Amino acid sequence: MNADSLNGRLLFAIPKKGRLHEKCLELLAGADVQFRRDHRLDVCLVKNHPIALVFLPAADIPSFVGKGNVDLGITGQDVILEAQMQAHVTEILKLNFGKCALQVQVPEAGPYQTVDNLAGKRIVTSFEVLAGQYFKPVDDRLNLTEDKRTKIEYVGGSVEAACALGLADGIVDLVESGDTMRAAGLHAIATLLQSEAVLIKSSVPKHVSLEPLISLITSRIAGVVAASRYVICEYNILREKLHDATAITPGRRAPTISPLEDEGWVAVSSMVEKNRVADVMDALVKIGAEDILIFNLDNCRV
Ligand SMILES: Nc1ncnc2c1ncn2[C@@H]1O[C@H](COP(=O)(O)OP(=O)(O)OP(=O)(O)O)[C@@H](O)[C@H]1O
Ligand SMILES: O=P(O)(O)OC[C@H]1O[C@H](OP(=O)(O)OP(=O)(O)O)[C@H](O)[C@@H]1O
Ligand SMILES: [Mg+2]
Repeated sequence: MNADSLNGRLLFAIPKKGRLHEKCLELLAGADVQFRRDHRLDVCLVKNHPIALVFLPAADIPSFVGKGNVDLGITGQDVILEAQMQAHVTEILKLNFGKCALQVQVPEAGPYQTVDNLAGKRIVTSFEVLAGQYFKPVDDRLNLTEDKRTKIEYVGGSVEAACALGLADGIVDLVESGDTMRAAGLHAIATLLQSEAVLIKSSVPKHVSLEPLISLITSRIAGVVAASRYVICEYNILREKLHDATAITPGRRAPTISPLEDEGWVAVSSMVEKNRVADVMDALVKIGAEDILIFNLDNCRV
């Protein structure tokens, strides 16, 4: 491949490793974006669209997209803010994975258990911009003089080890399950932000001609994301209970109602958010629904 072979192609940045990588490959497969990545090459051509995928560290993607070096990208909202690229990139779609919180953490039995106590001490983080923005107003409010202000030091990974190693009094790091934090003997005392993976494009696109392709890819990815968020719930219910039933499963627009041979009954089919499915089934059982079936969706357009 040479630079010419990228001419006219939409450049689409994908995290090359880490927590978002596998999920992105699943999204691309679901959107039928076909490619073969030879020898872990960081740029590869898509076979069935004029697109080239560029595999980059998640933290570098906001700047590449924001500066227009690539047209489209997937990364975390946290690293967009850390790179201070929020004005330069447009969030097109939330992707419903890579969900985590950026939190201030301290040793469980340590001497500093509030943000005010921690201010002026040593913080280690991979998010030095966001940590700096968070502690500046605290330092200001506490009137800490220049030499007494919070010291923020950058490390690229394994942030949770910093307190045990004596490098820090607290850290600012991402938390999902909390396993890493607990295993390191830490707990959270404040939350800076919540984050999830997003599809982004340049706020000032270089090639207007790429917009239709961006829309097509967005719509395909949105379909895959919606399919992972919803299930189909089907059940039979007495016609006279239909009003109660549609209140429980209103669907996205409206549920599909089909007559049954037994005229007193109808079949209902409706999209339900996956994380509500157990509650919905309980409520349906309560009003006398029968034969309740739940189906996963492979793909959809909504
Ligand atoms: N534990 C997690 N759960 C969910 N999302 C996460 C988690 N850790 C990180 N993320 C998200 O993934 C993005 C990339 O972080 P990640 O640590 O996976 O990448 P990396 O540092 O490039 O890779 P690695 O840590 O494997 O070297 C983060 O900016 C955040 O949005
Ligand atoms: O709350 P949890 O589910 O435990 O997830 C949080 C951990 O995930 C990320 O680390 P990662 O695995 O990317 O390792 P790293 O520290 O080397 O970046 C993050 O930096 C936390 O350490
Ligand atoms: Mg990491």
